[in-house]
Amino acid sequence: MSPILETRGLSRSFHGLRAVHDVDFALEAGEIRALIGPNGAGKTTFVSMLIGRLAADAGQVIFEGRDITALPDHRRVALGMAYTFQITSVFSRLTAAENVALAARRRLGGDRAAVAREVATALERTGLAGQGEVAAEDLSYGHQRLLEIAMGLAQHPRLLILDEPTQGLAETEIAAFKALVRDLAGQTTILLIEHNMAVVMELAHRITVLNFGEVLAEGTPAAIRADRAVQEAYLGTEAAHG
Ligand SMILES: Nc1ncnc2c1ncn2[C@@H]1O[C@H](COP(=O)(O)OP(=O)(O)OP(=O)(O)O)[C@@H](O)[C@H]1O
Repeated sequence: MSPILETRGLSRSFHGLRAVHDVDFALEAGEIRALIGPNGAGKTTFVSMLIGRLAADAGQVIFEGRDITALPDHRRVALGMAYTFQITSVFSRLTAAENVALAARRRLGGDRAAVAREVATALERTGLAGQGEVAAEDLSYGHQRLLEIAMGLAQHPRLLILDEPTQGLAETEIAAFKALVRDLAGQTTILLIEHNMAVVMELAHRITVLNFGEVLAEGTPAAIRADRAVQEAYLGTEAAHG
């Protein structure tokens, strides 16, 4: 099976600091992959190059066999990459349903019935069915983050990139998020950038560990947990105790 997303030799420096260096990465369709690493490891820089928010100094990004390295972010979204929580901007005065409808219209255009169906489905899947008429700014923080996922889902992405999705969520909301990701698995490929190790270990099929801008290790949660180099990289950090 060919990967849905691949990087070859992807690199980016800032004033001589190698934030991401020569990263080869491959994501299989349908998998849930976690990208982890200590603070400053290069996760944000790497993902920013995947989604086209940041230009690479060297290397390639390949999505479904196509070299997208030079494409702007909106073209990548149109190809089927959805990145929460930065591409999908929530309009705080609009209701949850109106926000999801905006995202759905990007894919469905003016077909009102199809947009309404899509809105209902996305709100239902994210557990927000009862909040559709609530202004986004009046939703709890956790529900606002779920709304961003609902907006991502409404675009029917083939690759959903979730950046720190559980940050700031309450335990019950994290449980709901885990159920949602499990429900999505198999239908869409998920790349999860996450600091919460319990969430990573529970959800990911495979984990890629970045450290000092390079891939330190890659493997199943059990293999990563047992990996000496990973343990050392995390030693003394919060994640080591997660
Ligand atoms: N725009 C920038 N200008 C200068 N240095 C940067 C910039 N963006 C990132 N860096 C540096 O690149 C390195 C990697 O940062 P990055 O934010 O990608 O790491 P990260 O793994 O996402 O960290 P965190 O978990 O703290 O979000 C860090 O040393 C950071 O200071």
